[in-house]
Amino acid sequence: MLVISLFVSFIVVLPVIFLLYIKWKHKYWARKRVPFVKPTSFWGNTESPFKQTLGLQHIVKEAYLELKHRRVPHGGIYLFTKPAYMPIDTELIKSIIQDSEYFRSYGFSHNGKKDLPNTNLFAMNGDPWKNARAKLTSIFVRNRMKQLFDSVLECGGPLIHNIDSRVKKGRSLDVKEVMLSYAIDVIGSCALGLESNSSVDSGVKFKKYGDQLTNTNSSLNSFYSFIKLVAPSVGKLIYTRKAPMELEASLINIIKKILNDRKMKGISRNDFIQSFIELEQEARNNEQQKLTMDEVAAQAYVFFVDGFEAPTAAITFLLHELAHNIVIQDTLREEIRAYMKAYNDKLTYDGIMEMKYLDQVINETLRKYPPIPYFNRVCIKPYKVPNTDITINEGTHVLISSVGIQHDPEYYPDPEKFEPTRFSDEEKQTRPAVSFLPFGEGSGMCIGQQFSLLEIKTCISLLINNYRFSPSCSDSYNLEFEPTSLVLSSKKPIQLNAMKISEHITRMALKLTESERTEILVRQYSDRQRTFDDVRVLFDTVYPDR
Ligand code: HEM
Repeated sequence: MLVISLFVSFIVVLPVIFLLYIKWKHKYWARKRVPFVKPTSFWGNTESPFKQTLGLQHIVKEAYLELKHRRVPHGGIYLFTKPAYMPIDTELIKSIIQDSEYFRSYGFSHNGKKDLPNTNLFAMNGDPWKNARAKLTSIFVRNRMKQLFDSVLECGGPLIHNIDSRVKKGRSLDVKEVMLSYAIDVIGSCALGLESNSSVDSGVKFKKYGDQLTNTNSSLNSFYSFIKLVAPSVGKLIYTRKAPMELEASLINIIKKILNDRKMKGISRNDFIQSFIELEQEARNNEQQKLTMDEVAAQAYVFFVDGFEAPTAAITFLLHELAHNIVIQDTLREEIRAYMKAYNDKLTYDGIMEMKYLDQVINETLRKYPPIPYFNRVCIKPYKVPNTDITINEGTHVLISSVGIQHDPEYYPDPEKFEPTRFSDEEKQTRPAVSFLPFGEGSGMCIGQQFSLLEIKTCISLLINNYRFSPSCSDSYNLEFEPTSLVLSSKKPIQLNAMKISEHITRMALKLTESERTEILVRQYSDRQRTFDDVRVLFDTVYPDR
């Protein structure tokens, strides 16, 4: 009897103690007298990892906007029971980003013994991270972007072919799907030195690796990432992979094979693998600690697996906006064509780098839809918040809400409006530098920034020069985002219509009579079911001087 009553009281008391403990944990910021966003449930400010409807990007955005609205310089939120600090004041954001003495990049905890591919920048901490970062940064400097331009441009061939074949069949484009193929080709070509659209390793299509990788971005992985974020010590025990074991092993083997082949045959190519080889040789000559084959393979692997999702997201959202903003699309096309004309009717590296409006359109896309909506730092020694008597403790997690800052009406009035001129030289000067952080900032800043910009600029110039994009009937302007995806992604596929612009038709149309133009229009219209926007696009093509 006694045992039963002890057991019953244990069953009743234990959950109560647990709930009281959670409540106490959720008072952390109140005890520190730091303003905070009220936890909404047992899970703190986050949602249950078993049932996510909004996603962390939404929570981090709303937390920033709420704290900003309350005019406080900083605040706290709870990732389950883990307190996270969020700077709001731009000076404070700047010091946290710059003060590497107090804050360092937050590497996801990883299972050091088992996770070979996780021994990469995202996963490393401390000195190993610093060393690897210095080596890898030099790769991006070495591979001057100009040298990579031809490889990136080459990948445009299969992209145009892919879109053309869909357009011919009268199908709208699932933009993310199409852009993913392109981005996988680009990173495969530039990171691993594979020819675009190529077959490698016993006839297995390389692109399939990428397709499989995106399909493995499962909710289980998202659950694991949640655990690694809220409880790093438990996270260390979890072995997460971006890819199934066989796929990971195949990729690592391919990378090692490429490295060996190159070294043995003395092949040289303009890509990251080449830089890895040079770096290794240089280290050997200087008797420094060289990168091991496993380290090289791990870094090349991470460039590949992490190097295509964010650029795909950026290009997809950009095309979505251009399809809904025809005037912006036309202005951009004019600029692209003007620069092509100035460079012998060619798309050149210098040309795309000089295009100012293109730059503005890309920045506005990265502002409205930051592919990585927030980034992290961790406090490594007690930090007294300037002008307050508050100290951030060692180990505290710091969240920089790029998505919140980039939707702050103080810096970007009417933030949901897509307005590229916000990024004109004059407008930029009216805002603090940290009001735009799509690639992060400071010592942990994105290593692939220049490469991504090259890729996005080349792709958009090619596409806008060749097609007019308009929304399909199923595409709505306001997007909802996938809650479990770490990279910003639309919940519903973005479906656009693309119409090939033939310079030839346009030129011809100028010489046609009114009735001949109308005849072309009617003929093309009756081809297949078209939406009103399709007709408008067609009309603009046939009547360019309208
Ligand atoms: C539009 C495309 C991209 C966006 C918006 C983006 C954004 C970011 C952000 C916000 C961070 C965290 C920065 C910080 O903590 O301050 C980051 C880190 C990183 N990114 Fe990117 N990224 C993009 C493309 C790429 C590509 C193509 C690569 C590789 C080829 C890459 C490799 C990395 C690496 C290795 C890190 C970790 C750096 C470190 O911890 O030292 N990124 N990225």
